[in-house]
Amino acid sequence: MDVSLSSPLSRIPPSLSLSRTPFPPNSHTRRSFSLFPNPKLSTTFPRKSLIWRQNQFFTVAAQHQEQSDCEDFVLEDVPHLTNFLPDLPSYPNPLHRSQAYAVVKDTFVSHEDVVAQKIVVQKGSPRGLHFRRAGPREQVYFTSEEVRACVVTCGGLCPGINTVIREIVCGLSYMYGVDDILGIEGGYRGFYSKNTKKLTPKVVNDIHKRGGTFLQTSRGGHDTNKIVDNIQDRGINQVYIIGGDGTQKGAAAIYKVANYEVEKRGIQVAVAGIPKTIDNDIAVIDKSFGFDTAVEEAQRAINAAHVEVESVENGVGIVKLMGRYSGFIAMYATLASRDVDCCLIPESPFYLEGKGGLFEFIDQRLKENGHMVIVLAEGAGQDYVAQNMQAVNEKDASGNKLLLDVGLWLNQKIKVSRNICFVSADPTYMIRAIPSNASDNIYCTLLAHSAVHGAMAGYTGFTVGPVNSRHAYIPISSLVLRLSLDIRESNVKRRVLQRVTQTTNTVKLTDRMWARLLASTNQPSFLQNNETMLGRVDGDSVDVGNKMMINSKTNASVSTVLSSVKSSSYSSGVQWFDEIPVHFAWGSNGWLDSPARNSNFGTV
Ligand SMILES: Nc1ncnc2c1ncn2[C@@H]1O[C@H](COP(=O)(O)OP(=O)(O)O)[C@@H](O)[C@H]1O
Ligand SMILES: O=P(O)(O)OC[C@H]1O[C@](O)(COP(=O)(O)O)[C@@H](O)[C@@H]1O
Repeated sequence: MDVSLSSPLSRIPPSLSLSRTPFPPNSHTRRSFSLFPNPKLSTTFPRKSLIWRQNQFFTVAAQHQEQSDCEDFVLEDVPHLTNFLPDLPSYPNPLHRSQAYAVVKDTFVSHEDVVAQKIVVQKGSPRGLHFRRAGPREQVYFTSEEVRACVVTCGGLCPGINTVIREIVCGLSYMYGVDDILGIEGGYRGFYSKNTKKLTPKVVNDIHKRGGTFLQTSRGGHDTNKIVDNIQDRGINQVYIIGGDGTQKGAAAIYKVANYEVEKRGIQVAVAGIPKTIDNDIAVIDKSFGFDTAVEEAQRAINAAHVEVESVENGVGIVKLMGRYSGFIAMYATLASRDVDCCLIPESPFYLEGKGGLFEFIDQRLKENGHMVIVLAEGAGQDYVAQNMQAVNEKDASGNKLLLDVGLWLNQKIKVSRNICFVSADPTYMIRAIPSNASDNIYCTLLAHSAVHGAMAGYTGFTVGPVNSRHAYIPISSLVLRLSLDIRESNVKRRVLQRVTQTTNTVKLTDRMWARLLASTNQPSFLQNNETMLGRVDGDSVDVGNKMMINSKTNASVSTVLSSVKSSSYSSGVQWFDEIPVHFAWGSNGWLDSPARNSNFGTV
């Protein structure tokens, strides 16, 4: 079946749906800094210095010499294909003519819409980091006929992968009239070791009802050059990559080779990442898809364990859940269930013997209630287990450390010298192999649509996800250039920031959610004034992004750009450092373009 004929867009005459009216190249980089042209805001935040991190290469943080009473606003922007191909033409978005969006008031997201990373602020707080709001743009950089898209899924399973695949295919087809979509089978290695699968709305119609991934997945096998060669050979110009932190690192590598080396390679390819992990350990975004489904499914296992242990004398149940480095599933399943007496997660070290230890607590609970349920994240107590078991330092094909079986170990430890009836449940794989629930299905649809809109709008090297519940485009990696306070010192510090994969999202013991859990189960915190442990907890809670002071030598080329920027009244564009494009923009009127707040210290 010719899908384009059945899509609403097919009814649009081609000349109207995607005319070849060129949009000024790079126009998005020429916009002035009127991100918030609200006069009230301009008076409230006078003389604010501006930080503009644009594209993958986070631009420079610079401070006005006169201290403003309110700190900087930072936009960490995503790369755009016109950074690499400045003459790329653009076209009116076919959604202009879509029946679905016919009566929508704001079909298109304004170039000036941003999403704040920090939503709870105080009067006088810094404006902080922002990301571009996701959604359709007025102009697109691909015609429907020229798009050749591909979808790949990598890493472990997670409920909802099939829904994301389905919605990418249907979104591209129904919203943008694209009918050339390839499925890459078996993860990254599928790019070069397997044939592709043609994806149409008909082919993917029912896949969201099934768990797993319709395209199959794998670990390891990431050979960036081979993958990019394959993308090039197949004429693929939009790559949708669904996977966890390892996958996103792989996506960053593909994007880098495909786009940085565009002059060598000459490829116009938009790389979009859709974050997937059942562990919910991806930084920046609110929550990963499938997580809610997993927590819901974990309830069944907890409930079964509870029924078993309360039906016998001295019943102890252990339910092991997934969570390699992050205990979110265990924490949320515990909070949701109320049948759990103790939750052990990787972030909270525990001990067995002595005052405040696990054994003391078990004995106390058994005395009080006659039974108990322990929920255990698979990564909990790994150091402890390693001391007691023959530790084999094995890794999986992706280089992830294989975990020791903490459930088995704890089971044996508790049994010693206790007359108990033991129930052990290991639903780890069951909870990730099921189809996604209703709310995850809707979430997956939004993610897929955001990715499609972003790629069609010419963004690349980005990950999609909700930040404070609004969907945003987050750069997968950025080159961070950081200036000293005095620009004349040309003291540039820099490093590559993997925005999405630099840090792992973990349960912060210093946040109130963990305290809620402790209050709910009334279990020991295992901290017991242990200074080392407290130090570790404090350290863990520090935002790694704030710790980025890099010792590198002055970079003359960067200071040259800064000087030239500084001397103009308004400037923006791209400069290349070490073959890496850095976007800059600077207005002599400074923040909000207000003459009253003339800042002669620009930011690139
Ligand atoms: N640092 C990296 N650079 C490039 N590819 C990577 C990197 N880490 C992992 N990958 C690739 O990403 C894929 C999935 O990674 P994995 O860690 O298994 O799962 P997840 O993406 O869910 O964390 C694998 O094919 C792996 O080879
Ligand atoms: O047995 P596998 O497939 O390697 O998966 C085990 C791991 O996968 C996870 O579900 C996380 O996988 P991803 O990082 O790939 O999403 C962990 O919780 C678990 O340790």
